[in-house]
Amino acid sequence: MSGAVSTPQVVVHRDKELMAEAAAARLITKVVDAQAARGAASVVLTGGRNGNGLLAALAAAPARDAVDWTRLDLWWGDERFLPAGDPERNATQARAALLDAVPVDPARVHEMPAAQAEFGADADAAAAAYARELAAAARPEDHGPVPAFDVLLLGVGPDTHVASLFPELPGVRETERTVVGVHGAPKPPPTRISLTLPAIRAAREVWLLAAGEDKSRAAAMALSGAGEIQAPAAGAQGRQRTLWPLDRPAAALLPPTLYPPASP
Ligand SMILES: O=C(O)[C@H](O)[C@@H](O)[C@H](O)[C@H](O)COP(=O)(O)O
Repeated sequence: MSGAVSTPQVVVHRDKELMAEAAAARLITKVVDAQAARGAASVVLTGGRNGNGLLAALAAAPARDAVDWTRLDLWWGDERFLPAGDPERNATQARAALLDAVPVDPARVHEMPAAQAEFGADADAAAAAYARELAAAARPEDHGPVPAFDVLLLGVGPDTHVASLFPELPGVRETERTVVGVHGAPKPPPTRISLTLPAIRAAREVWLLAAGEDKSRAAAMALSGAGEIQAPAAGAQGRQRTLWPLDRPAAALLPPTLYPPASP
């Protein structure tokens, strides 16, 4: 898969709470507009503190129910390959942060397969099954093996990883498959399932959430032209928009003239 990608846009917020609230409000608007235009919307969720922070802010947002939750397809960008219901699974945390509080259609909540279930301990087989599920959901107008996600959310690791694509490891080098099993991940747990960069780049919009001083080097590296193998976040770009909602500490190493703070 290939296609146009968009130049990253950075928005700097005073702190991580305001970043999460602003990103949640932005997501509500994006989903409402997509549902008005196309009758449905699709969003890819991510794990981690910033991803779950956005979901929690969304759950508390006054305009939350402007979204028609019954017409929203939810996918995951990655998952820790653990048994269903494990508290460390991204899906478990997303349900606790938001999904249990809104009337989503269970048939439209597409969790990545769990370990010790249909695929046993075989993360590669589980990844291939998720790729098939994505392909089955892709429509002709999506022109590819995954749906044209409206918004694909990502957290950013201090090492610039996104989803479960880590610098120099095989997953970030994948150019054909849309979903891969990940083994020996530096961030525990070691076995994961992840969308690949080609699948991420099929999204209309990719939002990379990063808050905290420990993300400042990763943001500066990814936004200053580093290669995607060394800095996977640099390869996470949307077809129409690539957005980096940051808080001030995470933006500390970016040239202030290019990225003035959005909020005082
Ligand atoms: O499974 C995971 O751990 C996430 O999908 C991972 O990609 C996360 O988004 C980043 O590691 C950032 O995590 P924080 O937001 O907690 O720093």
